[in-house]
Amino acid sequence: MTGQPLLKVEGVETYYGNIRALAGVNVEVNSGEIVSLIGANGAGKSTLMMTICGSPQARNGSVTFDGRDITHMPTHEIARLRIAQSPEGRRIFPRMTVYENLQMGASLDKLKYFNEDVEKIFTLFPRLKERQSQRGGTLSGGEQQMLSIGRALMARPKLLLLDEPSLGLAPLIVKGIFEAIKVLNKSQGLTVFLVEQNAFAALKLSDRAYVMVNGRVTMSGSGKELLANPEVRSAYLEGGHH
Ligand SMILES: Nc1ncnc2c1ncn2[C@@H]1O[C@H](COP(=O)(O)OP(=O)(O)OP(=O)(O)O)[C@@H](O)[C@H]1O
Repeated sequence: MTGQPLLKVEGVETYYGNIRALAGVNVEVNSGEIVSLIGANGAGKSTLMMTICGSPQARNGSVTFDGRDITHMPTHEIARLRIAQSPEGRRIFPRMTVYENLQMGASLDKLKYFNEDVEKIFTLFPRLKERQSQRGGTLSGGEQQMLSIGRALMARPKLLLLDEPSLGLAPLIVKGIFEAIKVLNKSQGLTVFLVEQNAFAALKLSDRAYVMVNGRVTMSGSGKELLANPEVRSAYLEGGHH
């Protein structure tokens, strides 16, 4: 598969009933990259992430992962290809402990790596180790985000999808989480596709990025290029917290 992107989204249109949320989206993520998708509220970012995971499915266009057409594959089969997601709102299990939440993320065929993988996550996020017996619902927002990412990592993903990891978190916490993502990418070569409203943090972290407006990609470039782009600056960066 050399030369092929790990993830290729081509001409994707996704509908909610009669409402077209994605109007022909093209996005590529190469192996080893951190790529982000930025855009305002309601632009369609979460819909793209969910379409990649197979629910809702694209009505037109295609999604290819690792050379396979996954456009019409059921969600559990897509997950088995090792696409893992930390969804919007984190969706941890609030009544389960941190440790149990991590157990839920481990896929059955990876159980022999369980202890090793949990230790890696505890090294990445020491706060989770300290709180491993605490219920998920009692964690702070930042810790819940760490847990959501940790749970996704338990599946040993080839592609990690992150939907708004910075949502509602203080800048310092966001910085810590984004640094952890960078460490994963650098040390393990983990490929990351990130959806963010916090354009500044996302662009700084990313190798490449796409800008989405009303269900379409309107701009793309390296993180650096987009950070310097006047249109991006006035629409997404000015008045932001940086
Ligand atoms: N379940 C749904 N039913 C109907 N319309 C929906 C549904 N989910 C999203 N939409 C609509 O699809 C469009 C794209 O929404 P989406 O959540 O993908 O945007 P977003 O860029 O992720 O925004 P946000 O950052 O607010 O989550 C919006 O117009 C939204 O109202």
